Amino acid sequence: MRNTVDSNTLPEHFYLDILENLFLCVFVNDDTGRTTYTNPATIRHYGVTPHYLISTYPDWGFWEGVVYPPAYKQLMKEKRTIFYNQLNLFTNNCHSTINTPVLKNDSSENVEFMVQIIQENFSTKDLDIISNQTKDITNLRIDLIGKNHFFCTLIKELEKVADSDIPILLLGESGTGKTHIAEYIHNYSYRQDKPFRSINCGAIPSNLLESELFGYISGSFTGANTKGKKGLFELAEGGTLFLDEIGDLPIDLQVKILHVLDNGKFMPVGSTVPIHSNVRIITATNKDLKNCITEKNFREDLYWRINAFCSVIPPLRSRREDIIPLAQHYLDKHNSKYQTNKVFYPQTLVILAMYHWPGNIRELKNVIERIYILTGGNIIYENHLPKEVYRSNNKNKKHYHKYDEIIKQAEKEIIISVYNSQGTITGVSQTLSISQGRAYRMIKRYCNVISEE
Ligand SMILES: Nc1ncnc2c1ncn2[C@@H]1O[C@H](COP(=O)(O)OP(=O)(O)OP(=O)(O)O)[C@@H](O)[C@H]1O
Repeated sequence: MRNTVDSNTLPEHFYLDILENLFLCVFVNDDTGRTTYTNPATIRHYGVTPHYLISTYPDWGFWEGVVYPPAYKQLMKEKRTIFYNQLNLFTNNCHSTINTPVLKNDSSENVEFMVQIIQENFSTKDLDIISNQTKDITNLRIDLIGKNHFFCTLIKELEKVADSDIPILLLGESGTGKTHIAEYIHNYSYRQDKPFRSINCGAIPSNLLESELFGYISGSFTGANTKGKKGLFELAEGGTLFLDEIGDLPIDLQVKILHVLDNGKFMPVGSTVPIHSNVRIITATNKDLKNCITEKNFREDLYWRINAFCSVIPPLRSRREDIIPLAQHYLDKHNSKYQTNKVFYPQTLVILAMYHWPGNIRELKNVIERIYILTGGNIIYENHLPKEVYRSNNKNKKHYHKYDEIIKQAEKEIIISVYNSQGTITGVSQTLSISQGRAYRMIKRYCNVISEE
């Protein structure tokens, strides 16, 4: 027996609810191409609410340089349903798109409006990443925003080693999220209920660093607290100690850290009694440690000890698809903290996504905070952006359409950074899951030196 529903009995909002909850993105455009309706799936696809897109045209404003190719002109001409793949230039994702014309109910057969349905293409692997990401974000106390494939793979690898005690070395430019990721690893590990402590080895005078790390006993030096003081190794007992800017650690303290890693014991300043330590060590630097070793500023034995597992965190400009979600995330945080409803004007997001972010996520976070405060109304326009971001727009725009160049630049940055950390063709080939031949060719193309293996 057929299951039938009498559509006349269903209230209007029933259809609207379906549209508004679809995973697919739906656009309705009038015969001039102007968008008259779109559903909230735009937030997932393009990082903006429908509100931004109503009344925009497919070939200017927000859409300029965002998707390729536009298809409505062909549809107006041919007046038939068109199936095509469209490239989202922000995310490099391919969208399967179906564009259907609805013809006027008269003899003219002109197009009255068109309905476009857009679906992002997922591979099984991507779906797995998405479901796991959701699980991670809800389970853990850390908001780790990122959908870039390389970044997600890196996080998955770190999750696998999180529960072991092996030391992890995080490399990457300043502001890429090394401290944030160290905290994420801690929260993902069995040590999550124990303390997470961190210290920037480059920011503390070397004469104070030893007592910060290992503590001191009473009367060990002039000006010291008479009761003595616990150091970070003791305060982090059972948990994780994150040593940021490890490349700036004075050489005498490098010996002491190596000793704790090898023997699980340390000695507070002024004491002769060793204290047992059960702490997971995560280190980070944006320095080239191999270079520091050559210049005799870093001990090679410590390098190998902390480098049991190494990850290179990519700069934000190499994972552009993360820019809009991060910007939206920080804006949402301010909105919920101050109970406001500020939104980005579409072109503002385009400029944010195109900027090169030398200060990485830290810079993006600061920019969002600043424009949030300085914007009086509810809409954040492009001219609210700081000058350096706003002005870079025209310069970048010229290059933005050169898709191949962007891809080549991203490839170059990845190869250089992985080669710098791995140092060998095999290392690059294994890290990036590419053949040794391909790794060899790319290292030869992008790095000046090819190491003999
Ligand atoms: N994936 C992410 N999702 C959300 N916020 C992030 C993410 N990565 C970093 N952040 C935020 O960006 C800011 C900078 O990150 P973080 O301090 O971890 O960078 P860093 O690489 O350790 O910098 P530095 O080398 O200068 O110490 C922090 O406020 C952090 O919370």
